[in-house]
Amino acid sequence: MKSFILSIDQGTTSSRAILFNRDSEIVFAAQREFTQHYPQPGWVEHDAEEIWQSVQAVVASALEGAGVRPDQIAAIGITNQRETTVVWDKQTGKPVYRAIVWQSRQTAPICERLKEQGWQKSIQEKTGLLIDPYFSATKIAWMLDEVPGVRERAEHGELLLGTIDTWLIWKLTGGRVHVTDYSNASRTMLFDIRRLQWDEQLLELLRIPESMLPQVRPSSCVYGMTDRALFGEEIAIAGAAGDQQAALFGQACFEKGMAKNTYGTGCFMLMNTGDQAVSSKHGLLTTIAWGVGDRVEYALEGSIFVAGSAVQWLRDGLRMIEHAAESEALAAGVESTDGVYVVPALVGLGTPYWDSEVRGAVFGLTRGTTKEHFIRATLEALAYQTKDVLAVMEEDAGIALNGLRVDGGAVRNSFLMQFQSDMLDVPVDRPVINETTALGAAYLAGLAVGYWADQNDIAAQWKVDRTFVPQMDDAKRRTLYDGWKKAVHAARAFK
Ligand SMILES: Nc1ncnc2c1ncn2[C@@H]1O[C@H](COP(=O)(O)OP(=O)(O)O)[C@@H](O)[C@H]1O
Ligand SMILES: O=P(O)(O)OC[C@H](O)CO
Repeated sequence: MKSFILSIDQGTTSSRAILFNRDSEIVFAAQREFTQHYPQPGWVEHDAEEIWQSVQAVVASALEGAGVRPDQIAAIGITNQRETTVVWDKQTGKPVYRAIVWQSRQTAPICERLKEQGWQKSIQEKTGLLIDPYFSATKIAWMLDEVPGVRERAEHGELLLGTIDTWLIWKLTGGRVHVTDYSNASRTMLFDIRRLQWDEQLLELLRIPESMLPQVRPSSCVYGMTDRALFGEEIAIAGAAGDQQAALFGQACFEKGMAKNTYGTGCFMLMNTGDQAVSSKHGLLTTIAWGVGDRVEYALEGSIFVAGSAVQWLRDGLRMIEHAAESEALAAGVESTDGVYVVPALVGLGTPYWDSEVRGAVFGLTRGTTKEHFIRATLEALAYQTKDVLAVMEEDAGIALNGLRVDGGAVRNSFLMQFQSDMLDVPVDRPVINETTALGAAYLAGLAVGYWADQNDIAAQWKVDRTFVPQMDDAKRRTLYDGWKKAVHAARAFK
C-alpha cells in the first residue's frame, strides 16, 4: 500500500503542495506565491503558465523536503481558487490571454446587460448563482469578444477553456485529459446544477462554443494519470474540488445542516444541504458541494469579502499593529469596544447585502476611544458579518445550526472565535488540522483509490483542537448585534 496523498492547493495568492498520511497528518507542506497582475483598476489577472510553474515547484519541494519518492504517492488531489478562468490552444498548450481571476470586475458591463435583459431569475434557477463578474461565464465571453482572433480560433475548435483545476489536470496529464468536477462546474454560471449538464441556452446567450468545454466528472474519481515525463512515474489524479467545497469536505461536514466557515482574506461559509439544491431568497448562492460515486450533494454559500484582510488593513494601512496575531491580545485587553463599530465594507458588502457601492465606516467614536477599541471592533465585525450570513442561511435552509466548524488563518485568534460563538450562540469547533482545504482534496483523491475506505472512515479522523462555547447572555448579544445592524444601515446610507 502506498504511503501518502499529495494535495495541490492552488489559491489566489499562492500555490501549495501538501503531503498527507493516512492519519490525515501533514507530512510536509511547501508554498510559493506568484504574481498578481492589475492591468486596469478593478481588473485582476494571473499568468496561467506561472501558476503551472509554481505548482511544479511546490510539488518538487514537498517531495524533496519530505524525502518521498513519486512511487510512494497513492494519488493526487487538486483544489483551487474557484471561477478563475483560462483559455488555451489545444495544440500548443499556450494560453490565449492571462487567466481572469474571480475578483476581477472587467466583465461588469456584460453582467449589467444580462440583468437589463431580464436573465437574473432564469440564471439563478439554472445555476444557483447571481449574475456577477465573479463567475466564469462572462470572463469567457470577454476573452472571446475582446482578445483579437480568439473567437475565430474557438469556432474552429482550436481552443479549450477551464477553471484552474481543469488547467492543472490538463498540464499534469501532458495535455491528454480535459475535465472538471461538479463543484468547479457549478461556479461557471454555465452549468445546470440540477440537470448536471452544461446549459445550452446560456452557452448560446454568451456565444461560447461547446467544443471548448471540459467534460464534467465527479469530485472523487480517477481523471487520468500524470505524464511520465513529470515524475518518472504515473500517479493517479483522483480528486478535484473548488477550494471552499474542498474545505467543507475536509471538515467532514457530510450531514445535511453541517456548516463550516473559512476565515481567510474573506470568509466563505458553506452549509451542506444534502441532495437538495436549496434556492435562496436572501442572496446566498446555491452550489454543488461535490459528487462522490453517483451521488451529488449541494450547499448554500455566503460570501464575506473582507475578513482577515481587515486585519491586514489594521497592520499595513492604519499601522495599528505589526503582526496580525497581535490583534488578539490588544482586543482582549479591553472589556468591550466601548460602543465603537467598524463596518469593514472596504470593497462593498457581500451576503446578504450585495451592495458594491457601500464603503467602510466607523461609528461611536468618543474622546475615550483607543486603538484597542478600534482593533476589537474590527475583529468583532468578522463575527457580526458571519452572523448576518448564518441568519439567512438558517432561514433559507430551514435548518438551525448546532455547531460551526472553522478554519483559515484568522481562526488562530481565540478572542475572535469566542466572540463568534457568543454572537451565534452555537459552539464553534476549531479542528487540529487547519489546512482543511488541502485535506479535503486529499480525502477526495484518497477515497477514489481506496486509500481511505469511505466517508465514515474520514469523519472519524476529524479532531477538534478547541471548542468555543457561548458564554454571553441573550440580552447582551441582542444589544450588540442591534448596534451592528444600525451601523451597517448607516454605512449604506452614506453613498
Ligand atoms: N491571529 C490572527 N488574528 C486575526 N487575523 C489573522 C490572524 N492570523 C492571520 N490572520 C488573517 O488571516 C488571513 C490569512 O489567512 P489565510 O487562510 O492564509 O488566507 P487566504 O487563503 O485567503 O490567503 C490574513 O488576512 C490575516 O490578516
Ligand atoms: O484562493 P482563496 O482561498 O482566496 O479562495 C477563493 C475562492 O475560491 C473564490 O471563490
